[in-house]
Amino acid sequence: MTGIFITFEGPDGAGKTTQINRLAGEIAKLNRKIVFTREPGGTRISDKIRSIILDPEYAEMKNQAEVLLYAASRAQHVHEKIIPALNEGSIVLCDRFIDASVAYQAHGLGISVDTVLMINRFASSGLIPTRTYMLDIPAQESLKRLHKRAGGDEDAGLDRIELRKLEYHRTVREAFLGIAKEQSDRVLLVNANRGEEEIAADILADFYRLLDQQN
Ligand SMILES: Nc1ncnc2c1ncn2[C@@H]1O[C@H](COP(=O)(O)OP(=O)(O)O)[C@@H](O)[C@H]1O
Ligand SMILES: Cc1cn([C@H]2C[C@H](O)[C@@H](COP(=O)(O)OP(=O)(O)O)O2)c(=O)[nH]c1=O
Repeated sequence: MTGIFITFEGPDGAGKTTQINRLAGEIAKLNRKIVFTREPGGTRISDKIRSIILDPEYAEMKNQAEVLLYAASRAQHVHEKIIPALNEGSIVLCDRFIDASVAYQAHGLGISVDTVLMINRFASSGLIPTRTYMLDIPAQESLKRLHKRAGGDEDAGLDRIELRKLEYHRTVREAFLGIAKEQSDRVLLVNANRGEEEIAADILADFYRLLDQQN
């Protein structure tokens, strides 16, 4: 594989989409092929699964089903889209990957991390990102951003996961911090409770270092 696989992680509303768009804009100047994608989703089948997972209508969804649906969406995405793109030399920017399942499903729902990792290693054939930008922000701040994005209405437009209680989102944030600490070779922890420009500057500086190492 000659491409570079970059993932963005962090709580809902941390600013991942905003920062991916900015980095994509910079990469566009480099004359490199770029693929821009997200989880859950990214392929026809994965998007169908996404619509089931995130629909607040399915409040009865069992934890085991939730883990497996995220992994099923990922399996299709990795094999249909990400691996072929990396094989063609593309830089793949992906909004969320396995770290999200470890944080939201294992830590968030109280499922063993080993079980979630085992299922996801199978789903992704062991694919590991080259670099992960972990956008860190207190749960209360990120949820405020989401409410603002939704137009100020308390729960309007929030998905099944975003609607979970503040305590759940605090656990998820702590889990992300733990992943960043344990896997500091792969994961760059970025303080996302700052202006867009400052965050983007940190990511871009690291990205250019990464490119230098690859060349
Ligand atoms: N650094 C920032 N400071 C304040 N608001 C931000 C910042 N980055 C993004 N936002 C706003 O917060 C909301 C969530 O950002 P978004 O990029 O969609 O986050 P995510 O993809 O992580 O859910 C959007 O309305 C966005 O414009
Ligand atoms: C990829 C993934 C996402 N999620 C959750 C995080 C989000 O709440 C939701 C959808 O992710 P996302 O599309 O990132 O939502 P947004 O851009 O609105 O922040 O799915 C998991 O719980 N596990 C996973 O493995």
